[in-house]
Amino acid sequence: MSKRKRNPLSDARKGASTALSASVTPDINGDYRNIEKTSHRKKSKSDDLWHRKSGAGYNLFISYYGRQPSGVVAHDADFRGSSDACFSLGSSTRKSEAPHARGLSRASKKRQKKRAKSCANNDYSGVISLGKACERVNGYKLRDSSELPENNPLYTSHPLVNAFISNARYSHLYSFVCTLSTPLPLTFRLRRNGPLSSKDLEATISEKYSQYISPVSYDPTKAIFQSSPSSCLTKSNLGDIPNLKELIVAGSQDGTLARQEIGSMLPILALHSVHALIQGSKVLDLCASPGSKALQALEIVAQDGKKGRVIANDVHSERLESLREAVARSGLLEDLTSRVTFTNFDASVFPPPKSGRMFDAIICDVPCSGDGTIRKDRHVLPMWSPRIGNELHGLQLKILTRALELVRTGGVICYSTCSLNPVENEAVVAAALGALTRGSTKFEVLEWPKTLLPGLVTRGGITDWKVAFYDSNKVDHDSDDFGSLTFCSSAEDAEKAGIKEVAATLWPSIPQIKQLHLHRCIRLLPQDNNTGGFFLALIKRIQ
Ligand SMILES: C[S@@+](CC[C@H](N)C(=O)[O-])C[C@H]1O[C@@H](n2cnc3c(N)ncnc32)[C@H](O)[C@@H]1O
Repeated sequence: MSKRKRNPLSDARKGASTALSASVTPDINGDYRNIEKTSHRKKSKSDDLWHRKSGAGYNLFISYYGRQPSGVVAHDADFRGSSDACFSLGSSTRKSEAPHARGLSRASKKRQKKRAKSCANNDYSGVISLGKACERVNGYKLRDSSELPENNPLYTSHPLVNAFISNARYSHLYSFVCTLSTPLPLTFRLRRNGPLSSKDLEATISEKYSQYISPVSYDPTKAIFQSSPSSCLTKSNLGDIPNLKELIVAGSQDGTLARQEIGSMLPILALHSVHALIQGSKVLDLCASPGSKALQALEIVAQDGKKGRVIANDVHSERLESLREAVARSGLLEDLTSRVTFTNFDASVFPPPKSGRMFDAIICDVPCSGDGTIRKDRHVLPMWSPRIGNELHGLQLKILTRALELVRTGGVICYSTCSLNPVENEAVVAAALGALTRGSTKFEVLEWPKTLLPGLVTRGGITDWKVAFYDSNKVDHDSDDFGSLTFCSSAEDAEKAGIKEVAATLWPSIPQIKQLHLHRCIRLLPQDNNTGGFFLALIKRIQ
């Protein structure tokens, strides 16, 4: 009997958060002991439930990212263009949320309905005009505007849109929110060097399905496919198009294609492009399950009978098992799959190779809050709180620090997350590199290889961000009051506000931050290329 399908990313977060609070000690086998955790369990479970049902996560997400400076999820032009958004949202700032808010508890929906009724005109025009603006922002085309609101995926009853409307002063988040409230398009990449030719598949897609899915314009190799915005084709409605699902499933089973998001493809494409991951390379994937990047790396390093190797590691033995299964199911030939070694270590203490030969390339795709995946995983946002990123920061830093120790001179690490939260991204890179600048080893953040995907809109990393805390104990669960975030400007400031055991590295405070070239990191914003959110940094060991 096949097991129930798992959601790898929510599992990742689960796995990681177990590994986090200050009292947790990871051992070499990845077991975590946390005595304090047990005593807190009961209380936090009911807290979590309230948090999820009340819609607190959506509101916290909006007010956290809304307070971040330009460069985090919105840009100067978004700040400047926000008056237009304010205008169209004006009539909705009275919390006249649409009635079918998905993802909220029955009680919350009832409260919303009541509020909407009490509004003089029961006016949803602001909501609808946001929908129309989404149409404009993302290039979506409605065949007939009477399709709004119920039958269109852009229907703005999305709880995130409601939270955005309630927090009208963050109107610069406009295009960010519009994109996040629509489902993630379907993407895959062809395996041109797979066991079978992909030519027949390419021909069938271009003859019969090109109105639904086609190669992205910024990939000169035409191997990356994405569904068109007008088709609204996603993983979940793929079966509605006759035979297309069968074609794609068959392609992933026989190794002709790999289902993977655009952001997730970038680390290996970039490592390859800077010549760190080539045929014959020895690659370590520190946090490998469910294995999309490990497989993508394998296709390159073991190509044409080359003796490259991928060491695929994951701390969770169960997830390591599903990684093994994914490799076996990939459709790749045994010549390739036999070049994978599976290991089960906590990445932050991964042992150096016995041979003494360090790694040519390291994939450091760490456990993260996953807030870049909210277009495909509806469980992320209802539970969102800055606590998740703040707590993961420590583990992420330990894992990146270990990667810096395991890469050979001249080798490259790709640090990545599917989150846009700076405390999980630039803060980790800055802290890891900042701690090393006085030692004998030298590292450099590399420029994004510009010729790789010309036309893909990427944003640079940042050196300025804000850090916030949220105390769910201070919230009145019976009212609509979600409580507010406490923004602190430093660890001392946080301590004064009563927040304990906070890492100073959460803040952009290291003196040499400007010399670290964090602007060379890559932020993939959902609204720029109709993708999920992603962050990556290529870090080369110079000596
Ligand atoms: C974001 S996922 C990795 C996704 C993967 N790279 C891919 O492309 O399919 C993070 C993974 O890290 C694993 N993980 C969490 N804590 C870890 C640790 N301390 N050491 C190693 N792996 C860890 C989780 O089990 C999860 O599989």
